[in-house]
Amino acid sequence: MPTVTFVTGNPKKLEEVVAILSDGSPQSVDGGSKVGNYIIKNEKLDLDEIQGSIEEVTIHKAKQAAKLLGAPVIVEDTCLGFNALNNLPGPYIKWFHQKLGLDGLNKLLYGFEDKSANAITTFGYCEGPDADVKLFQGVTTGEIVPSRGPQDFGFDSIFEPHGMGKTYAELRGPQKNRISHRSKALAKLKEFLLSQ
Ligand SMILES: O=c1nc[nH]c2c1ncn2[C@H]1C[C@H](O)[C@@H](COP(=O)(O)OP(=O)(O)OP(=O)(O)O)O1
Ligand SMILES: [Mg+2]
Repeated sequence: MPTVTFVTGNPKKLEEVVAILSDGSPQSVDGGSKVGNYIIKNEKLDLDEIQGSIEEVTIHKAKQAAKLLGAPVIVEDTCLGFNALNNLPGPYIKWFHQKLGLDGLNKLLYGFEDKSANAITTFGYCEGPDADVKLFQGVTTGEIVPSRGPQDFGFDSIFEPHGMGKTYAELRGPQKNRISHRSKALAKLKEFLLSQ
């Protein structure tokens, strides 16, 4: 069975990826999870994240991961762009979150009526050290709101996807996974993997 390694230092991403790819009932095999014909494994490496567009960041992560492991890899980069700020913080959301906190992220938008934002995940698949990177992207639009729900996964508690009336943190689990940026991107990646 072909094996693909999802390289991420973030256990919450891994949890969602496994749940989504396996339609909610993950099957453990051989130190990984069975998805169709594939075994998805995990390596916790912190990859370099360059400055640039989310596509450039993801391509760089995927190439670095494929070089380090010498095997087929999946990586992803997630960004959160505020429309009032021309899509900043974008790929730098992790650092903005770390330095400003969830309240600080809200404060960035105090002067603007428009609180809308896009959550975007871009997966990169790279078959090996010399292969090109294929990208699969998913976007969910919503509003930035004061924190509601568990604060254990990034910006989940301040992002309210449009039409849901709840933050990602309040929707956590299958409800989030049905509509999330990550699941939309993963649907495309899954289709690609299953067509191989
Ligand atoms: O669904 C999500 N809901 C809320 N927050 C999220 C989500 N997905 C990523 N996040 C956070 C984690 C990190 O603060 C930033 C993305 O940065 P990003 O570099 O992609 O993630 P990371 O460094 O944690 O893991 P990785 O080792 O895969 O790069 O947004
Ligand atoms: Mg990262």
